[in-house]
Amino acid sequence: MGEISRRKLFGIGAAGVAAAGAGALAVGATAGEPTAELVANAAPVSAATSDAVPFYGVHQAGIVTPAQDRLHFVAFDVTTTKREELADLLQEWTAAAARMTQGREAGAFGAVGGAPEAPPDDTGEALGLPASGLTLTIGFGPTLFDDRFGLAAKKPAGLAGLPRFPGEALLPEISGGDLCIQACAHDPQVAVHAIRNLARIGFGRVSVRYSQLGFGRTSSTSRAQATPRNLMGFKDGTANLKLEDTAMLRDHLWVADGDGADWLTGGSYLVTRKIRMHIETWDRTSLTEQEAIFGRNKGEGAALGHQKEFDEIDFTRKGPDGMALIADDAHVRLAHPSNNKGARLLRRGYNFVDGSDGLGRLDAGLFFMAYQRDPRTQFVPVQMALARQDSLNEYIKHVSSGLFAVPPGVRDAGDYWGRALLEP
Ligand SMILES: C=CC1=C(C)c2cc3[nH]c(cc4nc(cc5[nH]c(cc1n2)c(C)c5CCC(=O)O)C(CCC(=O)O)=C4C)c(C)c3C=C
Ligand SMILES: [Fe+2]
Repeated sequence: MGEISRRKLFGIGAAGVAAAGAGALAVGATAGEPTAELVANAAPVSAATSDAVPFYGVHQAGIVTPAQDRLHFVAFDVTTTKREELADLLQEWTAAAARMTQGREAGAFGAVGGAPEAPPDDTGEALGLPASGLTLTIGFGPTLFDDRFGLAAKKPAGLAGLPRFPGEALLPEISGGDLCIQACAHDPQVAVHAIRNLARIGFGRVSVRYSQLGFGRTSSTSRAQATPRNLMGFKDGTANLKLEDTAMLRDHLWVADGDGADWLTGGSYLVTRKIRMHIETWDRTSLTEQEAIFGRNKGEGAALGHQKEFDEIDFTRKGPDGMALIADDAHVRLAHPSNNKGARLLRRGYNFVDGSDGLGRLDAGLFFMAYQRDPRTQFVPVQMALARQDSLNEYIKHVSSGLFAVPPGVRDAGDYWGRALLEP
Protein backbone atom coordinates (compact mmCIF):
# COMPACT_ATOMS: atom_id res chain seq x y z
CA MET A 1 0.00 0.00 0.00
CA GLY A 2 1.36 3.41 -0.96
CA GLU A 3 1.92 6.31 1.39
CA ILE A 4 -1.15 8.19 0.19
CA SER A 5 -3.57 5.29 0.57
CA ARG A 6 -2.08 4.53 3.97
CA ARG A 7 -2.76 8.12 5.03
CA LYS A 8 -6.28 7.96 3.62
CA LEU A 9 -6.95 4.74 5.51
CA PHE A 10 -5.92 6.22 8.82
CA GLY A 11 -6.93 9.81 8.16
CA ILE A 12 -3.58 10.99 9.53
CA GLY A 13 -0.62 12.94 8.21
CA ALA A 14 2.70 11.59 7.02
CA ALA A 15 4.34 11.87 10.45
CA GLY A 16 1.54 9.90 12.04
CA VAL A 17 1.85 7.18 9.43
CA ALA A 18 5.53 6.77 10.18
CA ALA A 19 4.85 6.46 13.89
CA ALA A 20 1.77 4.23 13.84
CA GLY A 21 2.32 0.57 14.81
CA ALA A 22 0.85 -2.76 13.80
CA GLY A 23 -1.54 -2.65 16.73
CA ALA A 24 -2.96 0.77 15.83
CA LEU A 25 -6.53 -0.46 15.68
CA ALA A 26 -6.08 -3.76 17.36
CA VAL A 27 -6.23 -5.64 20.60
CA GLY A 28 -3.31 -5.50 23.04
CA ALA A 29 -0.38 -3.15 22.36
CA THR A 30 3.19 -4.41 22.45
CA ALA A 31 6.50 -2.59 22.71
CA GLY A 32 7.04 -0.20 19.85
CA GLU A 33 3.35 0.18 19.09
CA PRO A 34 1.54 3.54 18.88
CA THR A 35 0.38 5.69 21.71
CA ALA A 36 -3.27 5.87 22.71
CA GLU A 37 -3.50 9.34 21.16
CA LEU A 38 -2.45 8.04 17.80
CA VAL A 39 -5.06 5.34 17.98
CA ALA A 40 -7.71 7.88 18.99
CA ASN A 41 -6.62 10.17 16.17
CA ALA A 42 -7.09 7.53 13.55
CA ALA A 43 -10.15 8.28 11.44
CA PRO A 44 -12.74 5.52 11.30
CA VAL A 45 -11.96 2.99 8.64
CA SER A 46 -14.47 0.82 6.87
CA ALA A 47 -15.39 -1.96 9.29
CA ALA A 48 -15.53 -4.45 6.46
CA THR A 49 -11.93 -4.04 5.39
CA SER A 50 -10.01 -3.10 8.54
CA ASP A 51 -11.53 -5.36 11.18
CA ALA A 52 -9.96 -8.44 12.71
CA VAL A 53 -11.44 -11.88 12.05
CA PRO A 54 -11.47 -14.09 15.18
CA PHE A 55 -8.64 -16.63 15.10
CA TYR A 56 -9.95 -19.22 17.59
CA GLY A 57 -12.93 -21.40 16.72
CA VAL A 58 -14.28 -24.81 15.81
CA HIS A 59 -13.18 -24.40 12.17
CA GLN A 60 -10.20 -22.45 10.86
CA ALA A 61 -10.93 -18.96 9.61
CA GLY A 62 -10.31 -18.34 5.91
CA ILE A 63 -12.67 -21.01 4.61
CA VAL A 64 -16.22 -19.71 4.99
CA THR A 65 -14.95 -16.26 6.00
CA PRO A 66 -16.31 -13.87 3.35
CA ALA A 67 -13.50 -13.98 0.79
CA GLN A 68 -11.10 -11.08 1.23
CA ASP A 69 -9.67 -9.28 -1.77
CA ARG A 70 -6.03 -10.44 -1.58
CA LEU A 71 -4.12 -13.69 -1.26
CA HIS A 72 -0.60 -14.80 -0.44
CA PHE A 73 -0.46 -18.58 -0.57
CA VAL A 74 2.68 -20.49 0.36
CA ALA A 75 3.68 -24.16 0.30
CA PHE A 76 6.57 -25.35 2.46
CA ASP A 77 8.84 -28.37 2.46
CA VAL A 78 9.68 -29.50 6.00
CA THR A 79 13.46 -29.70 6.28
CA THR A 80 13.77 -30.98 9.82
CA THR A 81 13.29 -34.71 10.30
CA LYS A 82 12.49 -34.40 14.01
CA ARG A 83 8.84 -34.67 14.98
CA GLU A 84 9.40 -32.53 18.12
CA GLU A 85 10.80 -29.71 15.99
CA LEU A 86 7.77 -29.89 13.73
CA ALA A 87 5.45 -29.72 16.76
CA ASP A 88 7.44 -26.78 18.19
CA LEU A 89 7.18 -24.96 14.88
CA LEU A 90 3.41 -25.47 14.68
CA GLN A 91 3.10 -24.03 18.20
CA GLU A 92 5.25 -21.01 17.35
CA TRP A 93 3.34 -20.46 14.11
CA THR A 94 -0.01 -20.68 15.89
CA ALA A 95 1.03 -18.07 18.47
CA ALA A 96 2.27 -15.71 15.74
CA ALA A 97 -0.84 -16.28 13.63
CA ALA A 98 -3.13 -15.58 16.60
CA ARG A 99 -1.34 -12.25 17.07
CA MET A 100 -1.04 -11.14 13.44
CA THR A 101 -4.67 -11.90 12.59
CA GLN A 102 -5.64 -9.48 15.39
CA GLY A 103 -3.47 -6.73 13.91
CA ARG A 104 -0.58 -7.30 16.31
CA GLU A 105 3.07 -7.86 15.51
CA ALA A 106 4.34 -11.42 15.03
CA GLY A 107 6.31 -11.51 18.30
CA ALA A 108 6.00 -9.93 21.74
CA PHE A 109 8.81 -7.40 21.18
CA GLY A 110 7.88 -6.40 17.68
CA ALA A 111 9.82 -4.63 14.97
CA VAL A 112 11.47 -2.02 17.20
CA GLY A 113 10.89 -3.08 20.83
CA GLY A 114 13.48 -5.82 21.20
CA ALA A 115 17.20 -5.88 21.94
CA PRO A 116 19.06 -3.73 19.37
CA GLU A 117 21.72 -6.41 18.87
CA ALA A 118 19.11 -9.07 17.92
CA PRO A 119 17.02 -9.38 14.76
CA PRO A 120 13.52 -8.05 15.49
CA ASP A 121 10.75 -10.61 16.04
CA ASP A 122 8.56 -8.77 13.53
CA THR A 123 9.77 -7.57 10.14
CA GLY A 124 7.92 -4.24 10.42
CA GLU A 125 6.23 -3.68 7.06
CA ALA A 126 2.75 -3.91 8.61
CA LEU A 127 3.45 -1.24 11.24
CA GLY A 128 0.56 1.19 11.05
CA LEU A 129 -1.77 -1.16 9.26
CA PRO A 130 -4.94 -2.59 10.80
CA ALA A 131 -5.78 -6.30 10.86
CA SER A 132 -7.39 -5.88 7.41
CA GLY A 133 -9.47 -9.05 7.77
CA LEU A 134 -6.32 -11.22 7.79
CA THR A 135 -6.95 -14.94 8.05
CA LEU A 136 -4.24 -17.61 8.16
CA THR A 137 -5.29 -21.15 7.27
CA ILE A 138 -2.91 -24.12 7.44
CA GLY A 139 -3.04 -27.38 5.48
CA PHE A 140 -1.03 -30.62 5.58
CA GLY A 141 0.05 -32.22 2.29
CA PRO A 142 0.28 -35.98 1.54
CA THR A 143 4.09 -35.97 1.83
CA LEU A 144 3.92 -34.95 5.50
CA PHE A 145 2.61 -38.47 6.13
CA ASP A 146 5.65 -40.29 4.73
CA ASP A 147 8.11 -42.04 7.08
CA ARG A 148 9.83 -38.91 8.47
CA PHE A 149 7.54 -38.05 11.37
CA GLY A 150 5.75 -41.30 12.19
CA LEU A 151 2.47 -39.95 10.84
CA ALA A 152 1.78 -42.57 8.13
CA ALA A 153 -0.94 -44.30 10.16
CA LYS A 154 -2.76 -40.99 10.54
CA LYS A 155 -2.86 -40.17 6.83
CA PRO A 156 -6.48 -39.49 5.91
CA ALA A 157 -7.87 -41.42 2.94
CA GLY A 158 -8.76 -38.20 1.12
CA LEU A 159 -5.03 -37.37 0.86
CA ALA A 160 -4.36 -40.40 -1.34
CA GLY A 161 -3.52 -38.08 -4.23
CA LEU A 162 -5.16 -36.68 -7.32
CA PRO A 163 -5.18 -38.68 -10.56
CA ARG A 164 -3.57 -37.33 -13.71
CA PHE A 165 -6.09 -35.23 -15.61
CA PRO A 166 -6.07 -35.01 -19.42
CA GLY A 167 -4.32 -31.91 -20.70
CA GLU A 168 -2.65 -30.81 -17.48
CA ALA A 169 0.98 -29.66 -17.65
CA LEU A 170 2.00 -29.58 -14.01
CA LEU A 171 5.33 -28.13 -12.94
CA PRO A 172 6.66 -30.07 -9.92
CA GLU A 173 8.51 -27.05 -8.53
CA ILE A 174 5.24 -25.18 -8.04
CA SER A 175 3.15 -28.18 -7.01
CA GLY A 176 2.70 -30.22 -3.83
CA GLY A 177 4.19 -29.23 -0.48
CA ASP A 178 4.34 -30.78 3.00
CA LEU A 179 2.48 -27.81 4.47
CA CYS A 180 0.60 -24.85 3.09
CA ILE A 181 -0.58 -21.58 4.56
CA GLN A 182 -3.23 -19.46 2.91
CA ALA A 183 -3.10 -15.78 3.96
CA CYS A 184 -6.10 -13.71 2.89
CA ALA A 185 -6.56 -10.04 3.72
CA HIS A 186 -7.98 -6.86 2.29
CA ASP A 187 -4.49 -5.34 2.16
CA PRO A 188 -1.78 -7.20 0.20
CA GLN A 189 0.93 -5.83 2.48
CA VAL A 190 -0.76 -7.43 5.49
CA ALA A 191 -1.01 -10.82 3.74
CA VAL A 192 2.61 -10.70 2.56
CA HIS A 193 3.82 -9.58 6.01
CA ALA A 194 2.10 -12.57 7.62
CA ILE A 195 3.61 -15.15 5.26
CA ARG A 196 7.03 -13.54 5.44
CA ASN A 197 7.04 -13.68 9.23
CA LEU A 198 5.84 -17.29 9.31
CA ALA A 199 8.63 -18.22 6.86
CA ARG A 200 11.11 -16.31 9.04
CA ILE A 201 9.97 -18.18 12.15
CA GLY A 202 10.28 -21.46 10.24
CA PHE A 203 13.93 -20.91 9.31
CA GLY A 204 15.95 -24.13 9.73
CA ARG A 205 12.82 -26.27 9.96
CA VAL A 206 10.94 -25.49 6.74
CA SER A 207 11.82 -23.94 3.40
CA VAL A 208 9.48 -22.20 1.00
CA ARG A 209 8.69 -24.49 -1.94
CA TYR A 210 6.60 -21.94 -3.86
CA SER A 211 4.27 -19.07 -3.17
CA GLN A 212 1.55 -17.27 -5.08
CA LEU A 213 0.07 -13.79 -4.85
CA GLY A 214 -3.55 -13.28 -5.85
CA PHE A 215 -5.92 -10.36 -6.19
CA GLY A 216 -9.59 -9.75 -6.95
CA ARG A 217 -11.20 -12.74 -5.25
CA THR A 218 -12.96 -14.87 -7.86
CA SER A 219 -15.61 -16.24 -5.56
CA SER A 220 -18.20 -15.12 -3.09
CA THR A 221 -18.41 -17.20 0.06
CA SER A 222 -21.31 -15.25 1.55
CA ARG A 223 -24.65 -14.10 0.15
CA ALA A 224 -23.80 -10.63 1.46
CA GLN A 225 -20.99 -10.34 -1.13
CA ALA A 226 -21.41 -9.24 -4.74
CA THR A 227 -20.08 -11.79 -7.23
CA PRO A 228 -16.66 -10.69 -8.51
CA ARG A 229 -15.27 -11.21 -12.02
CA ASN A 230 -12.38 -13.34 -13.18
CA LEU A 231 -9.78 -12.22 -15.74
CA MET A 232 -11.98 -13.55 -18.56
CA GLY A 233 -14.49 -10.89 -17.53
CA PHE A 234 -17.19 -13.26 -16.24
CA LYS A 235 -18.87 -13.26 -12.84
CA ASP A 236 -17.24 -16.13 -10.95
CA GLY A 237 -18.55 -17.69 -7.74
CA THR A 238 -22.30 -17.42 -8.35
CA ALA A 239 -23.16 -21.06 -7.67
CA ASN A 240 -20.78 -21.54 -4.77
CA LEU A 241 -21.19 -23.04 -1.31
CA LYS A 242 -21.72 -20.05 0.99
CA LEU A 243 -21.45 -19.56 4.72
CA GLU A 244 -25.22 -19.17 5.08
CA ASP A 245 -25.80 -22.69 3.64
CA THR A 246 -25.29 -24.41 7.01
CA ALA A 247 -26.80 -27.77 6.05
CA MET A 248 -24.87 -27.92 2.77
CA LEU A 249 -21.63 -27.00 4.55
CA ARG A 250 -22.20 -29.92 6.91
CA ASP A 251 -22.76 -32.27 3.98
CA HIS A 252 -20.17 -30.97 1.51
CA LEU A 253 -17.48 -28.98 3.36
CA TRP A 254 -16.59 -30.18 6.85
CA VAL A 255 -15.01 -33.55 7.56
CA ALA A 256 -17.34 -35.34 10.00
CA ASP A 257 -16.90 -37.98 12.70
CA GLY A 258 -16.58 -41.35 11.01
CA ASP A 259 -15.19 -39.95 7.76
CA GLY A 260 -11.77 -41.45 8.53
CA ALA A 261 -8.98 -39.75 10.44
CA ASP A 262 -10.37 -38.49 13.78
CA TRP A 263 -7.88 -35.62 14.02
CA LEU A 264 -9.41 -34.09 10.87
CA THR A 265 -13.00 -33.90 12.16
CA GLY A 266 -14.15 -30.29 11.81
CA GLY A 267 -11.52 -29.72 9.15
CA SER A 268 -11.72 -29.88 5.38
CA TYR A 269 -9.62 -30.61 2.28
CA LEU A 270 -8.12 -27.95 0.04
CA VAL A 271 -7.30 -28.45 -3.64
CA THR A 272 -5.24 -25.75 -5.35
CA ARG A 273 -4.70 -25.48 -9.11
CA LYS A 274 -2.77 -22.70 -10.77
CA ILE A 275 -4.56 -22.29 -14.09
CA ARG A 276 -2.91 -20.16 -16.70
CA MET A 277 -5.24 -18.39 -19.15
CA HIS A 278 -4.40 -17.75 -22.79
CA ILE A 279 -5.68 -14.24 -22.32
CA GLU A 280 -4.72 -12.86 -25.74
CA THR A 281 -6.55 -15.66 -27.57
CA TRP A 282 -9.57 -15.20 -25.32
CA ASP A 283 -9.62 -11.48 -26.06
CA ARG A 284 -9.95 -12.25 -29.79
CA THR A 285 -12.93 -14.57 -29.22
CA SER A 286 -16.46 -13.31 -29.96
CA LEU A 287 -18.84 -12.51 -27.12
CA THR A 288 -21.26 -15.21 -28.34
CA GLU A 289 -18.52 -17.83 -28.23
CA GLN A 290 -17.31 -16.67 -24.78
CA GLU A 291 -20.85 -16.93 -23.39
CA ALA A 292 -21.39 -20.35 -24.98
CA ILE A 293 -18.18 -21.61 -23.36
CA PHE A 294 -19.32 -20.77 -19.84
CA GLY A 295 -23.09 -21.24 -20.48
CA ARG A 296 -23.74 -17.87 -18.83
CA ASN A 297 -24.00 -14.36 -20.21
CA LYS A 298 -21.21 -11.91 -19.58
CA GLY A 299 -23.19 -8.91 -18.34
CA GLU A 300 -25.65 -10.23 -15.77
CA GLY A 301 -24.05 -13.63 -15.23
CA ALA A 302 -27.40 -15.36 -15.89
CA ALA A 303 -27.39 -18.86 -17.34
CA LEU A 304 -28.17 -18.76 -21.08
CA GLY A 305 -31.93 -18.63 -21.62
CA HIS A 306 -32.43 -17.30 -18.08
CA GLN A 307 -32.96 -13.77 -16.77
CA LYS A 308 -31.08 -13.33 -13.52
CA GLU A 309 -27.72 -14.38 -12.09
CA PHE A 310 -29.17 -16.55 -9.33
CA ASP A 311 -32.00 -18.17 -11.35
CA GLU A 312 -31.82 -21.91 -10.88
CA ILE A 313 -30.45 -23.42 -14.10
CA ASP A 314 -32.79 -25.41 -16.33
CA PHE A 315 -30.49 -27.35 -18.65
CA THR A 316 -33.40 -28.63 -20.78
CA ARG A 317 -34.18 -25.21 -22.31
CA LYS A 318 -33.80 -25.14 -26.09
CA GLY A 319 -33.36 -22.36 -28.61
CA PRO A 320 -35.49 -21.83 -31.77
CA ASP A 321 -33.17 -24.25 -33.61
CA GLY A 322 -34.10 -27.01 -31.15
CA MET A 323 -30.55 -27.07 -29.74
CA ALA A 324 -29.87 -26.90 -25.98
CA LEU A 325 -29.23 -23.26 -24.97
CA ILE A 326 -26.47 -24.44 -22.65
CA ALA A 327 -24.22 -26.65 -24.76
CA ASP A 328 -23.11 -30.14 -23.72
CA ASP A 329 -19.53 -28.91 -23.41
CA ALA A 330 -20.37 -25.68 -21.53
CA HIS A 331 -18.42 -25.15 -18.29
CA VAL A 332 -21.44 -24.74 -16.00
CA ARG A 333 -23.22 -27.83 -17.36
CA LEU A 334 -20.16 -30.03 -16.81
CA ALA A 335 -19.35 -28.60 -13.36
CA HIS A 336 -22.94 -28.57 -12.09
CA PRO A 337 -23.84 -30.96 -9.23
CA SER A 338 -26.45 -32.61 -11.47
CA ASN A 339 -23.61 -33.83 -13.71
CA ASN A 340 -21.43 -34.96 -10.77
CA LYS A 341 -23.59 -37.08 -8.44
CA GLY A 342 -24.45 -33.99 -6.37
CA ALA A 343 -20.82 -32.93 -5.75
CA ARG A 344 -20.36 -29.33 -4.62
CA LEU A 345 -17.29 -27.24 -3.80
CA LEU A 346 -16.54 -24.13 -1.80
CA ARG A 347 -14.46 -22.24 -4.36
CA ARG A 348 -12.16 -19.54 -2.99
CA GLY A 349 -9.79 -18.67 -5.83
CA TYR A 350 -7.96 -15.50 -6.86
CA ASN A 351 -6.84 -13.86 -10.07
CA PHE A 352 -3.10 -13.72 -10.63
CA VAL A 353 -0.86 -11.77 -12.99
CA ASP A 354 2.80 -12.76 -12.64
CA GLY A 355 4.01 -10.16 -15.15
CA SER A 356 4.52 -11.29 -18.72
CA ASP A 357 6.16 -14.40 -20.12
CA GLY A 358 8.94 -12.91 -22.27
CA LEU A 359 6.95 -13.63 -25.43
CA GLY A 360 4.66 -10.63 -25.05
CA ARG A 361 1.88 -12.56 -23.35
CA LEU A 362 0.50 -11.90 -19.88
CA ASP A 363 1.40 -14.64 -17.42
CA ALA A 364 -2.05 -14.52 -15.89
CA GLY A 365 -4.94 -16.69 -14.83
CA LEU A 366 -6.81 -18.14 -11.91
CA PHE A 367 -5.26 -19.54 -8.74
CA PHE A 368 -8.13 -21.95 -8.13
CA MET A 369 -8.71 -23.05 -4.55
CA ALA A 370 -11.59 -25.25 -3.44
CA TYR A 371 -12.50 -26.62 -0.01
CA GLN A 372 -14.50 -29.80 0.36
CA ARG A 373 -15.26 -32.77 2.59
CA ASP A 374 -13.69 -35.39 0.33
CA PRO A 375 -11.74 -34.60 -2.87
CA ARG A 376 -12.26 -38.14 -4.19
CA THR A 377 -15.98 -37.57 -4.62
CA GLN A 378 -15.93 -33.81 -5.18
CA PHE A 379 -12.98 -32.15 -6.93
CA VAL A 380 -11.83 -35.29 -8.78
CA PRO A 381 -15.06 -36.13 -10.67
CA VAL A 382 -15.78 -32.47 -11.44
CA GLN A 383 -12.27 -31.85 -12.75
CA MET A 384 -12.30 -35.12 -14.70
CA ALA A 385 -15.50 -34.05 -16.47
CA LEU A 386 -14.03 -30.62 -17.19
CA ALA A 387 -10.65 -31.95 -18.33
CA ARG A 388 -12.33 -34.33 -20.77
CA GLN A 389 -14.95 -32.10 -22.32
CA ASP A 390 -14.93 -28.45 -21.24
CA SER A 391 -14.80 -26.05 -24.21
CA LEU A 392 -12.88 -23.69 -21.91
CA ASN A 393 -9.85 -26.01 -22.19
CA GLU A 394 -8.79 -24.33 -25.42
CA TYR A 395 -8.05 -21.19 -23.38
CA ILE A 396 -6.50 -22.54 -20.16
CA LYS A 397 -3.70 -24.78 -18.89
CA HIS A 398 -3.35 -26.26 -15.39
CA VAL A 399 0.29 -25.72 -14.38
CA SER A 400 0.34 -26.48 -10.66
CA SER A 401 -1.57 -28.63 -8.22
CA GLY A 402 -1.81 -29.02 -4.46
CA LEU A 403 -3.83 -31.22 -2.14
CA PHE A 404 -3.96 -30.54 1.61
CA ALA A 405 -5.85 -31.76 4.67
CA VAL A 406 -6.94 -28.66 6.57
CA PRO A 407 -7.21 -29.37 10.30
CA PRO A 408 -10.05 -28.03 12.46
CA GLY A 409 -9.80 -24.68 14.21
CA VAL A 410 -7.56 -23.80 17.14
CA ARG A 411 -9.86 -23.78 20.20
CA ASP A 412 -7.96 -21.42 22.52
CA ALA A 413 -4.49 -20.20 23.47
CA GLY A 414 -3.59 -23.65 24.90
CA ASP A 415 -4.26 -25.36 21.57
CA TYR A 416 -2.23 -25.22 18.35
CA TRP A 417 -2.50 -25.99 14.61
CA GLY A 418 -2.43 -29.79 14.19
CA ARG A 419 -2.24 -30.68 17.90
CA ALA A 420 -4.61 -33.62 17.47
CA LEU A 421 -2.40 -34.92 14.65
CA LEU A 422 0.92 -34.63 16.47
CA GLU A 423 -0.09 -35.57 19.99
CA PRO A 424 -1.33 -39.08 20.82
C1 LIG B 1 -12.76 -28.68 -10.81
C2 LIG B 1 -13.37 -27.58 -10.50
C3 LIG B 1 -13.33 -26.34 -11.30
C4 LIG B 1 -12.29 -25.77 -11.99
C5 LIG B 1 -10.87 -26.27 -12.10
C6 LIG B 1 -12.79 -24.57 -12.57
C7 LIG B 1 -12.06 -23.67 -13.37
C8 LIG B 1 -12.51 -22.46 -13.84
N1 LIG B 1 -13.77 -21.92 -13.70
C9 LIG B 1 -13.85 -20.70 -14.31
C10 LIG B 1 -14.96 -19.85 -14.39
C11 LIG B 1 -16.26 -20.15 -13.96
N2 LIG B 1 -16.65 -21.25 -13.27
C12 LIG B 1 -18.01 -21.21 -13.02
C13 LIG B 1 -18.75 -22.15 -12.37
C14 LIG B 1 -18.24 -23.29 -11.75
N3 LIG B 1 -16.97 -23.81 -11.83
C15 LIG B 1 -16.85 -24.93 -11.07
C16 LIG B 1 -15.73 -25.73 -10.90
C17 LIG B 1 -14.48 -25.50 -11.47
N4 LIG B 1 -14.09 -24.44 -12.24
C18 LIG B 1 -18.12 -25.15 -10.45
C19 LIG B 1 -18.43 -26.28 -9.50
C20 LIG B 1 -18.98 -24.16 -10.90
C21 LIG B 1 -20.45 -24.01 -10.53
C22 LIG B 1 -21.30 -24.80 -11.46
C23 LIG B 1 -22.76 -24.68 -11.11
O1 LIG B 1 -23.20 -25.32 -10.15
O2 LIG B 1 -23.50 -23.96 -11.80
C24 LIG B 1 -18.51 -20.00 -13.59
C25 LIG B 1 -19.96 -19.54 -13.61
C26 LIG B 1 -20.33 -18.71 -12.40
C27 LIG B 1 -20.31 -19.46 -11.12
O3 LIG B 1 -21.24 -20.18 -10.78
O4 LIG B 1 -19.31 -19.34 -10.42
C28 LIG B 1 -17.43 -19.33 -14.17
C29 LIG B 1 -17.45 -18.00 -14.89
C30 LIG B 1 -12.58 -20.44 -14.87
C31 LIG B 1 -12.21 -19.18 -15.62
C32 LIG B 1 -11.76 -21.52 -14.59
C33 LIG B 1 -10.35 -21.76 -14.94
C34 LIG B 1 -9.50 -20.86 -15.31
FE1 LIG C 1 -15.42 -22.93 -12.92
